[in-house]
Amino acid sequence: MESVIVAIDGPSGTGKSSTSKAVAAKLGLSYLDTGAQYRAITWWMISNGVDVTDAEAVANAASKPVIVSGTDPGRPTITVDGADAAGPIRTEEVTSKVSAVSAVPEVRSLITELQRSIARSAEHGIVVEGRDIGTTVLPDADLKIFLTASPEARAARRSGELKGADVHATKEALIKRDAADSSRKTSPLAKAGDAVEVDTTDLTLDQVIECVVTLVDEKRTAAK
Ligand SMILES: Nc1ncnc2c1ncn2[C@@H]1O[C@H](COP(=O)(O)OP(=O)(O)OP(=O)(O)O)[C@@H](O)[C@H]1O
Ligand SMILES: Nc1ccn([C@H]2C[C@H](O)[C@@H](COP(=O)(O)O)O2)c(=O)n1
Repeated sequence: MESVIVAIDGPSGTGKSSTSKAVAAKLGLSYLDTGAQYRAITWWMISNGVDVTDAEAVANAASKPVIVSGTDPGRPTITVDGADAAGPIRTEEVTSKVSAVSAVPEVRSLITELQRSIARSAEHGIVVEGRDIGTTVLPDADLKIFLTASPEARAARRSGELKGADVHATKEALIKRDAADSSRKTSPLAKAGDAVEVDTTDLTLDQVIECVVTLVDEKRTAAK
């Protein structure tokens, strides 16, 4: 297998970004954070006064922002209309509104096409992480992984990142976002039938990375 496409999906805080970046770097692959793209379009909607609870308004504006993702796993970037969006897309306001924007079918169809074109142009292959990569964006991916972890473990990880954040409130926010992402009509958060599920609750990040690298190696060996 010359080039390899790896899809990594799962709920918030299961370790998708950390794992995907490290696996891509180790294997010389490109890396795409699709959550960052949904965050970027959400940031644009907020910045341009679009009411994110109005699905029709969001749909009408969806094609306006130009979102560009840099796919170097050592230095992933994201710009909106040429402006660096890496910081602004991580605010609490964007996090609380991204599920509403990403549920709008017109948004999903535009972003899905962008993701497929990035994956197609990755010369050596790519690790793409998100919620619907294995089910919808890249159903023919060579390897599909679905990461899980207990809500307690995920909240503890996130609170560690957001120094001083209340673990209980963080857990409730994670559960609420996962429920919204899993229950939307268009390509919800879901495990593909042929995905390998990895429960990361009691694994270190290094163990998860090693596990995914081994699964990629096995696929490559089997394809020879
Ligand atoms: N197996 C692990 N053990 C301990 N901490 C971990 C593990 N995996 C990831 N982390 C930490 O948990 C936090 C969340 O990880 P990460 O951002 O990779 O998750 P994610 O699934 O991409 O989340 P989101 O979907 O919300 O972007 C990070 O601080 C990361 O370092
Ligand atoms: N393939 C994807 C990726 C992300 N989303 C939505 C749902 C998430 O709550 C949000 C932010 O993702 P994160 O940065 O936390 O990974 O984006 C989606 O619908 N589909």
